[in-house]
Amino acid sequence: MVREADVAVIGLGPGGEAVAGRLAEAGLDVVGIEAELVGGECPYWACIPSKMLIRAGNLLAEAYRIPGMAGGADVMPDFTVAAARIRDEATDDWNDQVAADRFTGKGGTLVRARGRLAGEGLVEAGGETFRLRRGVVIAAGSKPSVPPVPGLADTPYWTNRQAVSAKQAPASLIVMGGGAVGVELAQAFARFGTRVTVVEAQERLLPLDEPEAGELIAATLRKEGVDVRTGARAAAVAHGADGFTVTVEGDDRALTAERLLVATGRHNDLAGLGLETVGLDPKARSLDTDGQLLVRPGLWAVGDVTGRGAFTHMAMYQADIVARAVLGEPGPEADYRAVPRVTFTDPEVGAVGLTERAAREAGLTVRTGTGQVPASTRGWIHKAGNEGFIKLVEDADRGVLVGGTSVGPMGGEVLYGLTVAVQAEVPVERLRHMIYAYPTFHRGMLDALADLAG
Ligand SMILES: Cc1cc2nc3c(=O)[nH]c(=O)nc-3n(C[C@H](O)[C@H](O)[C@H](O)COP(=O)(O)OP(=O)(O)OC[C@H]3O[C@@H](n4cnc5c(N)ncnc54)[C@H](O)[C@@H]3O)c2cc1C
Ligand SMILES: NC(=O)c1ccc[n+]([C@@H]2O[C@H](COP(=O)([O-])OP(=O)(O)OC[C@H]3O[C@@H](n4cnc5c(N)ncnc54)[C@H](O)[C@@H]3O)[C@@H](O)[C@H]2O)c1
Repeated sequence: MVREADVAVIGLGPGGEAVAGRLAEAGLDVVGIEAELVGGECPYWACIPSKMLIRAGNLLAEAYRIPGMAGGADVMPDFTVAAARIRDEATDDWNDQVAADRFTGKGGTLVRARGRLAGEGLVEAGGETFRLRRGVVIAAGSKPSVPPVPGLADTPYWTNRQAVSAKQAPASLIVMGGGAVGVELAQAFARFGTRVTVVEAQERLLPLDEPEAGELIAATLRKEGVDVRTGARAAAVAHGADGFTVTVEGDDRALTAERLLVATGRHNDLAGLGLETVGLDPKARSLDTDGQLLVRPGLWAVGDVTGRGAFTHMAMYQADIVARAVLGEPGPEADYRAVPRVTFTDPEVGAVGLTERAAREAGLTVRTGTGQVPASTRGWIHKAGNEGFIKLVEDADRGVLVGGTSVGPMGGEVLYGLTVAVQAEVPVERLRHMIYAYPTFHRGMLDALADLAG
């Protein structure tokens, strides 16, 4: 039996759920296919629970900043309270009924199964075959990459999933990987009293960001008692009754901890999606898409599978474009010049567009300017926890910003102005002659603009 529908969406994470819901609301016959939980990684194991842990850790950190500024505070960290909030408020104990009802309430058909392409305009899922009149959207997301470190595969290591569903904070934790997942969770656990060691293979934490950002986050983590090892590639892992032992290349001293979190990146798992049935390579790293997110006629992709930045906001941005494309509505094509990203450490690391290094490698005539948060009025008032900076990257030939980084207590919010400037190519001369409210963190822009130099 072949069932007809307008559109099938494979994977209902933030990207797939947004496309499927919007098309169903528009009156199309939409089949949403989800193998795990409707909503995907972000609400159950990634963005939302991790940010709940971070919010809890930040509250503790703020309480410790009270002495010398507002009196005193007795702080009694209790990880179980934050864990209960994740279970009860964020994930409904990892139950997606509300999200499933939201989709079916819009008229969509939910198939709880693994879906795969089965030829031109055909999808198989749950023992059924669907023939799609308008097309198929692949929104299958990504999975943690586990490096081939000897001994690791056979151990009960954590990925982000076990970390955010832990009921208790471990006494000690080794975090392998100092990217966004690693530094966010390292700081959150450390603030609940876990003895944390971060092992990062590159010379700096957050190696994709400006070096100043990685250096500042390393210094901050160290101040909070985290053992940060950079230039330290994990070489071997063992697990026994006493927990984990990790050795890093070029260092004989073994690191030990109760738990090991593997945070060494994510990859798309395209094998199993039946891509070969429509002439595509199932071994590809990501799905190549055009400005309308079209992979080939009648096949769209959104989210992590497109390899354009593994962020929920990217998945949702792309979902909007695909929905418009399927519905034949006009609108702009995908534009990735000003992709914002925020790592929610304290201080937050916000970044948009090109780093200084990427701009130089692109052959641009680069000028950079930096303003330090503690030297700004708001930073000085803020005092404890005021570390940060705003760094601008200008294409000096065109007189516009092509990138910016904003690190600070509200670095992710300050980033908004930088994102608008990069996206809209606001001339630097105009940015210099605007009014910035006093005394805000974003007023630090004036210091960074004054510092712009070749
Ligand atoms: C710890 C952590 C914290 C993060 N924090 C942030 C953050 O603060 N901000 C941010 O923007 N991003 C964050 N991210 C990234 C964000 O979670 C992802 O970019 C986002 O979830 C991607 O959405 P997606 O729709 O592409 O895929 P996913 O959320 O991965 O969803 C894909 C869905 O497809 C399903 N699926 C896969 N294959 C099939 C199949 N064959 N058939 C049926 N179903 C299938 C999966 O079960 C899954 O539910 C974080 C990631 C991690 C790991
Ligand atoms: N706030 C956010 O928006 C947010 C938060 C978390 C994750 N994410 C998304 O999830 C994706 C995955 O995050 P991630 O932190 O896992 O990946 P990542 O690629 O950002 O960082 C992984 C780090 O692990 C290091 N590494 C790799 N192998 C290693 C080894 N053997 N030993 C030591 N270090 C090793 C790498 O050098 C790298 O710095 C990110 O790309 C990001 O887009 C976003």
